[in-house]
Amino acid sequence: MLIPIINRSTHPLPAYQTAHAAGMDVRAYLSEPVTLHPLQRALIPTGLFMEIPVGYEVQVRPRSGLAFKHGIGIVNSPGTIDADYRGELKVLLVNLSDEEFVVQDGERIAQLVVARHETAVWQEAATLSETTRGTGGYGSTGVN
Ligand SMILES: O=c1ccn([C@H]2C[C@H](O)[C@@H](COP(=O)(O)OP(=O)(O)OP(=O)(O)O)O2)c(=O)[nH]1
Repeated sequence: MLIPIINRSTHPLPAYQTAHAAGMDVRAYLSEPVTLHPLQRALIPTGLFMEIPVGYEVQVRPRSGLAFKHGIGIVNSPGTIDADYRGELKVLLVNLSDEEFVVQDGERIAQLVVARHETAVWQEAATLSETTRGTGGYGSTGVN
């Protein structure tokens, strides 16, 4: 599918790194590096503006390498980019490690997954159908 995008950064567009990857790596667009101290968060700009087709969303997900090596996550993971959003795509990084981490301009900070979604309408009801699970949850079937 084609998605119109404006790239105001100096970096390449988000890109799949392998033939069948689900996520496109997206890069930070920074005038200077951003230091994240332990448990600190920062909204990192990308310089990207997109026009997602109606019926689709873009999910902003963490990169496992950054998470594993440096404890870098995304606060609102997965971030949701709506089809009617015309602002800059930003990534809300958080440093979950006990060491500072410096985000560099051009660094691949997250991955974008384009996904279909339904637009649902609630149908108010007095009762719901019965199931084996019923109201059980939160480990009701055991945790092992
Ligand atoms: O990680 C994110 C999440 C959101 N957005 C942008 C695109 C999205 O369409 C818009 C609104 O996001 P969301 O609905 O998650 O924010 P909200 O807190 O509900 O704010 P709003 O009242 O603006 O909807 O912000 C980003 O750039 N990055």
